[in-house]
Amino acid sequence: MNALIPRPRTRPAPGAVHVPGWLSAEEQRHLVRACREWAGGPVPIRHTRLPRGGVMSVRTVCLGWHWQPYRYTRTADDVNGGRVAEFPGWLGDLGRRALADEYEDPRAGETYAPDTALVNFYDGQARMGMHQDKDERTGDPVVSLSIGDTCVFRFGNTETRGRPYTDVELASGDLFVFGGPSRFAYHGVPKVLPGTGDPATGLASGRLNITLRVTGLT
Ligand SMILES: O=C(O)CCC(=O)C(=O)O
Ligand SMILES: [Fe+2]
Repeated sequence: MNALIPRPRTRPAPGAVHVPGWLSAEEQRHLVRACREWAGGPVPIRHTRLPRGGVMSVRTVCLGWHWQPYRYTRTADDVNGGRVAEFPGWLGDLGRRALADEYEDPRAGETYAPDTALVNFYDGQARMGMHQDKDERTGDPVVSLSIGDTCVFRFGNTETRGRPYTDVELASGDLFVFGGPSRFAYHGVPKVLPGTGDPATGLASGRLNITLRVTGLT
């Protein structure tokens, strides 16, 4: 249904681009299969615990580097002590292609070398508060891919959690990149819209989000 209504590419802030319908149906199915495998381990997907005792409503599994609030480590000391799965080469290729398409310049992504991915699963109730992605030591862009149920993605400014911000609907297959002056902008997911995803992706319900990042760590 929604596919009948073309959704144009938008730039909610300088350095931030939303490219609707970027992933093909086959790429979405492939990513769902891969996420299902990563969710099983070596470090199983889990609700991240926050330092002050809270628990995030999304479930997360990491590749390459393990993220826990508020640092990256090689082993998942807050889960099972295991080493996270390798960051696969094909996911880096996808990230480079995302930047090339985002900038509409085939060379733009050439030097982009993401070394970590956070895979987030949202059920109908899950959300994510406004935050900055700032535990990376580089200013390289974050590439975000969405599959499954549509969500409201709130993209703000670098100064405060509040306004000005723009609410963007991220649907299955959408690409969102934030870099440059928007790299450290606050963003969050106030709402997932249950029942909006297509089960043909392999995801019967809920939303997957995969963000690719460059940690700058060795
Ligand atoms: O789910 C999303 O679209 C955003 C996820 C996010 O901001 C994060 O993992 O840091
Ligand atoms: Fe984030």
